[in-house]
Amino acid sequence: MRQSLVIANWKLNGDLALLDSMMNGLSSQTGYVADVVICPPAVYLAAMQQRSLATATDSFKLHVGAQNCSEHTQGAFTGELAPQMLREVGCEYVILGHSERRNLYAETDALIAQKVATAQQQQLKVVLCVGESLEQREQGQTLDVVTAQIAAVLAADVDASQLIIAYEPVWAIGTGKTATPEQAQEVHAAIRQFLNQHSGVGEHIALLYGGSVKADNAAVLFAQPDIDGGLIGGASLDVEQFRAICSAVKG
Ligand SMILES: O=C(CO)COP(=O)(O)O
Repeated sequence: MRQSLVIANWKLNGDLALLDSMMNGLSSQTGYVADVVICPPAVYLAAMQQRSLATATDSFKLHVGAQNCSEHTQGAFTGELAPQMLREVGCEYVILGHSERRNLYAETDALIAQKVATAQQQQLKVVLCVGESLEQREQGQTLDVVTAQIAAVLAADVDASQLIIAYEPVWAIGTGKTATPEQAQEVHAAIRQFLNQHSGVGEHIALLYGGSVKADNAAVLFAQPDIDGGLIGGASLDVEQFRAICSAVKG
C-alpha cells in the first residue's frame, strides 16, 4: 500500500495567525486518509512543531515540512539551513527541486541531487519536484524532461525507495490552468514505469500532482490510479479549501 499525502507549500506566504487557524481547522476534522504535511516559511517551523504536538491525537498528527535546505551540513554558508537543523525543530519532510528554486534561484539538477543526498543522510523525507515548461510540453518533450530530472537525482548517492516525487507542470503552477486528470495520469504512469525500470521502486513510492489544485478539482485528480495525493500552493493558504483538498484523498 503506497503512502497518500497532501502537502501544503506556503511558499513566501502566511504568518503565525494563519498557522494557528490552519492547525485548528485541520485538527478539528480528523479521519483523513492521507498524511497531511504543512511546509510554512522556515521561521515558523519550530512554532508549527509545538502546535503539531499540542493538537496531535492517537490517530492524527499534522506533519512538519520545509521548503528547501542546504546541500551542506555546516560551515560558512550565510543564510542557509542544514537538514539536521530542520530535523531538530521537528521537520520530517523537505521539498527539493521546486521549479521556483530551479528557475528563480538557478538550482541545477546537480545541486538538487546533492541536496537530496544530504537531506536523506539526515533522515529527512524528500519531496522531489519535477515538471516541464509550456514550451517543452508543446514540443512533446514532457516525458523526456521529467525522467531526465529524476535520473539526475538517481545518479547521486540517494535512496530511491525513500523518495516522494511531485509532478508539477510549470505551466500549471499558480496559473489556474490545471493539467487534466488524463494529462497528469499519463505523466505519473510514465514516472512509475521509469522508476521501475531504473531502480525497481516505482510501485512503492508516492507520486503527487501539483499545479492549481483546488477544492473543486482535487477529487478527480486524486482518483487517478497513479496519483497518490497533491502538492498544493495557493489553495493551501485557505483553511476551508485546504481541508476539502485533504478530504478528497480516498482510500
Ligand atoms: O507550486 C505549487 C506547489 O508546490 C503549486 O502551486 P499552486 O497550487 O498555487 O498552483
